[in-house]
Amino acid sequence: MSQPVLELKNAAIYQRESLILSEVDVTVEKGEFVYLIGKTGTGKSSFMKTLYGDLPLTEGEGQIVDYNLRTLKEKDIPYLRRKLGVVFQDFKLLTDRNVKENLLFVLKATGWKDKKAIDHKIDEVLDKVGMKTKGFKFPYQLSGGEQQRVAIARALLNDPELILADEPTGNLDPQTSVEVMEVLQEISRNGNTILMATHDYALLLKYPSKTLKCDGQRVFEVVQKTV
Ligand SMILES: Nc1ncnc2c1ncn2[C@@H]1O[C@H](COP(=O)(O)OP(=O)(O)OP(=O)(O)O)[C@@H](O)[C@H]1O
Repeated sequence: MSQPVLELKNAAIYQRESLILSEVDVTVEKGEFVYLIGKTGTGKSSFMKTLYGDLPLTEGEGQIVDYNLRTLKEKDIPYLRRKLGVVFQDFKLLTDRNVKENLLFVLKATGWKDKKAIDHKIDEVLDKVGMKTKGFKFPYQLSGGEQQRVAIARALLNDPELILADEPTGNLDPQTSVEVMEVLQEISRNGNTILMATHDYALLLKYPSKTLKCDGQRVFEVVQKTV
């Protein structure tokens, strides 16, 4: 039987004492591309934050890439995040260093030492997002779409078992959003598992896939119309 990379059972998502989502039952299997949609303020970001350990799971069950979210300790969080690739709306690149140095920073922080392996890995992930020739650029020299590609490359560095992308196209124009989405689709075709929060319905129509919706403090799977 396949082991899901993410499984929540009867989980509740809180922001401090405020209940945001309840009775959440969600399963993501290896290799799936899953959207998380919902109007602004319905809890998409809170849901994602719970998955990468930024908010505690205090009710229900939650299993993500071999970690139990209910028993997750502060010291486990960096290790959980190594198994996840997290991509944010605002890219979160370090502005004082170039693209390669941004990637190097993450590799060093996660224990990589071998110079040859490091160079090879950086080339590999930049190639995957079509940014191999731009390693020496600083973030401010890149367009929003290019910065997001670098952020995706960064998420790929430690071969994540699950990529969590929270509104990755939220700061991009429609054309650039499609370009970034093409990169995510390609990564998905190569076998990566991706959970992407978005409110961009145009992307959903263009790239249909399993879709979860946050609404009325619940999360449920929606069936996309085929016409
Ligand atoms: N740090 C916080 N402390 C308390 N409440 C918060 C915090 N962050 C968000 N909330 C509340 O949690 C609810 C869900 O917000 P969340 O950001 O998860 O929604 P969202 O669907 O991601 O919205 P958006 O699309 O605008 O990012 C909102 O009512 C919001 O006001």
